[in-house]
Amino acid sequence: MQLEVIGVGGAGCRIADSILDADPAEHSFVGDAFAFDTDARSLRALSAIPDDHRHRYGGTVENGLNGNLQRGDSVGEESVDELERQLDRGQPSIADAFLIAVGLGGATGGGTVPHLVATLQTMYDAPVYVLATLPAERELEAPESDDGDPRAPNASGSGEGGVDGERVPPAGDGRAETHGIDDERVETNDTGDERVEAAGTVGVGPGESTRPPDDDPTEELEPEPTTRPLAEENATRTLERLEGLANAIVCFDNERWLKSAEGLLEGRDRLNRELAARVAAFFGATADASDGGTGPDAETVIDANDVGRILGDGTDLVTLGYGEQRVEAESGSRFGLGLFATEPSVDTAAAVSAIETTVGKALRGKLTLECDREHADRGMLVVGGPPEWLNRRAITDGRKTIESATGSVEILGGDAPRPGTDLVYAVVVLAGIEPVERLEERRNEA
Ligand SMILES: Nc1nc2c(ncn2[C@@H]2O[C@H](COP(=O)(O)OP(=O)(O)OP(=O)(O)O)[C@@H](O)[C@H]2O)c(=O)[nH]1
Repeated sequence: MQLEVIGVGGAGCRIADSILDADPAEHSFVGDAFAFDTDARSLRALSAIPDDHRHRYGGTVENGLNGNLQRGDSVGEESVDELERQLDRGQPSIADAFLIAVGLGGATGGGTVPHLVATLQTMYDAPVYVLATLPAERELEAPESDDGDPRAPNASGSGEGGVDGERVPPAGDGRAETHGIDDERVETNDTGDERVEAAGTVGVGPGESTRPPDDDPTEELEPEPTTRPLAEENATRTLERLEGLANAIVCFDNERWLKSAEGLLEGRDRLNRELAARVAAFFGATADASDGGTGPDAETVIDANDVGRILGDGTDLVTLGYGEQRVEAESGSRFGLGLFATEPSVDTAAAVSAIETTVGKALRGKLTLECDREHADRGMLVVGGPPEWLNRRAITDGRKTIESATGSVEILGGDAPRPGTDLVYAVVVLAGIEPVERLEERRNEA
């Protein structure tokens, strides 16, 4: 299965970037990855998405829309055709599905994504899934700093005054620190202020630039806001607008994944890696040998139809669980069937136990969005790892465990043999999980 991954807005672009980074070379599931944002600095800070797949839009908007969803909606509506045309730089017509990443609390992503989803649904047959982060409570209001100023740069607890969320170590020794992105230099002086120097055009095609036309490279850059008072309200409204448009919405709850004293700016790279690892474990299992991947075929292959069946097309909410366990890989499997290959000889009890443990972690551990397991209408279990550890009976039992935890009979199971690795992992996908307490509270308040 091949996905067109599209990030919109700051969070969406960073998450799309992390997904491309996590895309396994031998079982690649990302057809193309794109980043669309009104904020040129955010786009320049990405690392994996190629320059010509990054696109700044929104005319004269600089540094994002700062949570103004109404404005985001207008900009999104005006720009959606321009964004859709950008996709022609890739191969959207052969994609099995679209995955659009967005931070629901923002205005750029929240305003644009409903328009983009609606457009893709009319232009392509493939399902359009949204991967959405829910805002953290700590974003809504900054705790007062020592001097009583709630707007102090460290109010998010990040300990960093980085511009645009880029982490910039304080340069206390008087030397300017630089961290470059392509032809851009970001300099940090003693006080931690940043300037972008001589940034060139990030390659978005002739005559186009991720830099706003009137952007003065010597101008002081405003720090990214550490609070977003409208984030929850925006999230509720954007979820409502996606209803009936997106085939399904895979959710990630920032509040639950940040550590207790951690600010979003500080923790978001880690969160993005965690989310990307789960997405890659799930969709990577669909990129089997027959799909261009390499290595042994899965015994039970998961394909785009299975994913479509489980995620559905009724804008159901979806959550992902993940568990892993390190095991001793066979030298034969690590190096393929070479001169020194040996017959796999994994103890059955050890293999069964590894699968039971990882399935238990994936089902009972921290989900991307916490929910009552019994509420799930449908689900999927993928168990991956070194082929000799993938005990068929244990995988079937794992699927039955999920059936009894959810009460659903629509649980699919699949395996993903990964020679050369020493991790047995399980991904549990639960779909149709509403009512979700976290969202019901906000809806009632709204
Ligand atoms: N997991 C995760 N969440 C993020 C990240 N950045 C921002 N968020 C969340 O996403 C929400 C929206 O932030 P952005 O994506 O930066 O906003 P935007 O869509 O660019 O919109 P504007 O900044 O208002 O123009 C925030 O309220 C956070 O909850 C990130 O890198 N990872």
